[in-house]
Amino acid sequence: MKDFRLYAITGEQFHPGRDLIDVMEQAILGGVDIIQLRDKTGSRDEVLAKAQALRALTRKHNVAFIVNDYIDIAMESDADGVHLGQGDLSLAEARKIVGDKMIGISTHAIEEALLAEAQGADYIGVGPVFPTKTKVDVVDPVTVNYVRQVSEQIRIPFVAIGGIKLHNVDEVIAAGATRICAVSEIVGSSNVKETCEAFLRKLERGK
Ligand SMILES: Cc1ncc(COP(=O)(O)OP(=O)(O)O)c(N)n1
Ligand SMILES: Cc1nc(C(=O)O)sc1CCOP(=O)(O)O
Ligand SMILES: [Mg+2]
Repeated sequence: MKDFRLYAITGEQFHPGRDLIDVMEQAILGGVDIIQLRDKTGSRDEVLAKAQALRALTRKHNVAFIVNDYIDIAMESDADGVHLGQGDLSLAEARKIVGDKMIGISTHAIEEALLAEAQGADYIGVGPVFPTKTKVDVVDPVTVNYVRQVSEQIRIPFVAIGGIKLHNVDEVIAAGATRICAVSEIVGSSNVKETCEAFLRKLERGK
């Protein structure tokens, strides 16, 4: 698996009037090295069409591409992997379908993180670190304490997510995160490329 530092997830509600592919290309030009398609409202055909367009974009720029929720669309679009939540298909079942493609698992407590690692997840999501309105069915914030716990106990790559903004990312990095994921702060920015560059400068400084 190619490593990553800055992970952007789509969120079209945050950029009305701006094209999905243009926004995500700005993120890539700003240094994002992994993109996830997260579409909770479109029909399957609509999500597939977006996945195919994002696959073409990410391939052009040699950036990893992940599909949230839809393992079948991840396969059909030849994504690099799928991201699954705690209530989704089990890791063992998912592995049978995706083979050596990446599987990312959301975790909200150290027991979930240890289990995902033991079951062969390629990376885990660690969140929500801060309150977020982007995810409707979100659990209470896990705080930077959970980020610290994961950084001390987990060996596979982990990415911090949830309410992460330029103004609070330093706290997340100080707790041990070396990979950051954001939706609204990146795709809702009036200058997506500059916002990504600013995140990366902070990640560099935190090394
Ligand atoms: C990188 C990353 N981490 C966590 C999530 C959340 O996934 P999930 O728990 O399946 O919730 P939804 O995104 O489907 O609402 C994620 N998508 N990406
Ligand atoms: C999609 C998602 N998953 C989370 C988790 O904790 O698993 S938090 C989240 C939303 C992140 O959006 P924003 O950067 O706009 O807060
Ligand atoms: Mg999901």
